Amino acid sequence: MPERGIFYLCAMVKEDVLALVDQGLMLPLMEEFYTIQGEGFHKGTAAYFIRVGGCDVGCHWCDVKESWNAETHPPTGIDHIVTNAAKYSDTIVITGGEPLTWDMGPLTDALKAKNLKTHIETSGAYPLSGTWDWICLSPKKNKLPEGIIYEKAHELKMIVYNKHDFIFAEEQAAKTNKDCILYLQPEWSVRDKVVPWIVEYVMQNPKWKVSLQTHKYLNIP
Ligand SMILES: C[S@@+](CC[C@H](N)C(=O)[O-])C[C@H]1O[C@@H](n2cnc3c(N)ncnc32)[C@H](O)[C@@H]1O
Ligand SMILES: Nc1nc2[nH]cc(C(=O)O)c2c(=O)[nH]1
Ligand code: SF4
Ligand SMILES: [Mg+2]
Repeated sequence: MPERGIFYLCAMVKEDVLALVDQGLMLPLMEEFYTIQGEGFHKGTAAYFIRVGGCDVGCHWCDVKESWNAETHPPTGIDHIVTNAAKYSDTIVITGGEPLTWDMGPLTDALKAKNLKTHIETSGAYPLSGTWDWICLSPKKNKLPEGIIYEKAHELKMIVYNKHDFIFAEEQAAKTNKDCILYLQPEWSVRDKVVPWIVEYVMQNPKWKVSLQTHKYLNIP
């Protein structure tokens, strides 16, 4: 029966796609855009962003909750992602969602093969995979980072939503390497309240720097 044949074909294709996602050869792609890095050390620098779907960390203030369900984002071959990204910039920021949900090895190998710089925005909730020129670690209380990412992170970007977040920020900073650059970034919805706290804290504790989501002030992606 032809219907039966099509059913088996679809089932096989879906399994194959899941296997490729499992190997990091395909990734659920939510969006990609050329913009200015708005946050942290590289703020103000043009970069191509690749937003990979899938995150189960569950930050209640997350500004990209549409990314969470990986099934709503089409599995996309990494060759396609890389060929496109290379047209725009020599610096590629991989974000999400939580990119370390997936094996970042194949994607970053393919980006490096084209001499592109690889940057990641991650909560560190899952083991570090991939080869990175820049790691921005932004730990979350719900699902703490584990392992070598504290040694590898170039910047630590702690989000401040309430006063306890300063204590959490210090706990996380104590786990990082000595060269890691430390940032406090206001949670966007409460920025008017927390910015004065952050300013005062940074003046009292100058090992920290302020990071703002400057792209939101510039009205760019
Ligand atoms: C959307 S997350 C994706 C990458 C990864 N899941 C993570 O949390 O690092 C990108 C960056 O935005 C920050 N972020 C998310 N929602 C925010 C908000 N409402 N205000 C300020 N920063 C936020 C995160 O802490 C992270 O540094
Ligand atoms: N311009 C711009 N800069 C960013 N830096 C980190 C972002 C992210 O969502 O990971 C982001 C973003 O979404 N847009
Ligand atoms: S870890 Fe990142 S993507 Fe996931 S909920 Fe938190 S801020 Fe959003
Ligand atoms: Mg963002």
